[in-house]
Amino acid sequence: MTKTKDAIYAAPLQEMIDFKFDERVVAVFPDMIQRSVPGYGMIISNIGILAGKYAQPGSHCYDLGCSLGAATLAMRQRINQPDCDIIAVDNSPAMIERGRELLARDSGPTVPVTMVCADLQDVAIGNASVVVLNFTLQFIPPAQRLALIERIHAGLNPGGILILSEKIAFDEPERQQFHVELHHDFKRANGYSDLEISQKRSALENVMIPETLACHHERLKAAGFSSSEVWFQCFNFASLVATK
Ligand SMILES: C[S@@+](CC[C@H](N)C(=O)[O-])C[C@H]1O[C@@H](n2cnc3c(N)ncnc32)[C@H](O)[C@@H]1O
Ligand SMILES: O=C(O)C(=O)C[C@]1(C(=O)O)C=C[C@@H](O)C=C1
Repeated sequence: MTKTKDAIYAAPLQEMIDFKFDERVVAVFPDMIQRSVPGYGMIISNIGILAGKYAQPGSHCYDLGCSLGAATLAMRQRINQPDCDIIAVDNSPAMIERGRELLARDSGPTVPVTMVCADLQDVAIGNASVVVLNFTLQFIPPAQRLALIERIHAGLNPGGILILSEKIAFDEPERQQFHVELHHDFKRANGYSDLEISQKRSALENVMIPETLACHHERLKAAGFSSSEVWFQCFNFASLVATK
């Protein structure tokens, strides 16, 4: 698939509008996320590996905030337990429309996938073995995060896992600066200009709220998870696996 290049923040904007997963973003999303999130491709393929290991026969796997379904397609390649299905949820109609087209083109594996356009807060979670929040929790208002993680924990079967990937923050200003500067260098190395980096940063400011790793570990524990482990980190992007 040829990727359309993300130039959404390339020209100076008169007025800064909050970042939205609308048609413009959908059109460039594979390029945007790959050039913005260090290790994105590796995270996606390893979500497949984790799902292959932890999917239980006759259970549901959930991809919450699935965008175009990259994690769903990776899980679909790797799950080889009988009677599993994947429920992929996103509240952006444009994402789901394009995601369904990409899913229809995916040949080979037969794990059934249902792509649902809904707020993930309204989706029941039950008989789950693998739940994925791949860069989604950061867009949920912080006050609602514990209740969501508790609901995911309640919907998981014993031995089930939550894979949680997030942009992270650091309490110590020097560490915060170190990681942010390296992330911006990563974006520059991938062709983004200083203007693009700063305009996107402003657009995300009110809608994407990163937290510290300590905060994620504490919340997972408070929600009842027996363990949480960072399995990936590059600069200020990390992925955890929490086990019920
Ligand atoms: C950074 S993207 C996720 C990337 C995707 N998981 C992947 O691996 O390619 C965040 C996604 O979460 C979705 N989202 C944000 N809040 C949501 C909510 N309350 N319910 C459902 N989807 C939501 C957005 O529409 C967007 O597609
Ligand atoms: O922090 C940034 O600069 C980002 O671009 C991050 C991020 C994310 O983590 O979801 C934000 C929005 C886009 O979906 C792609 C990447």
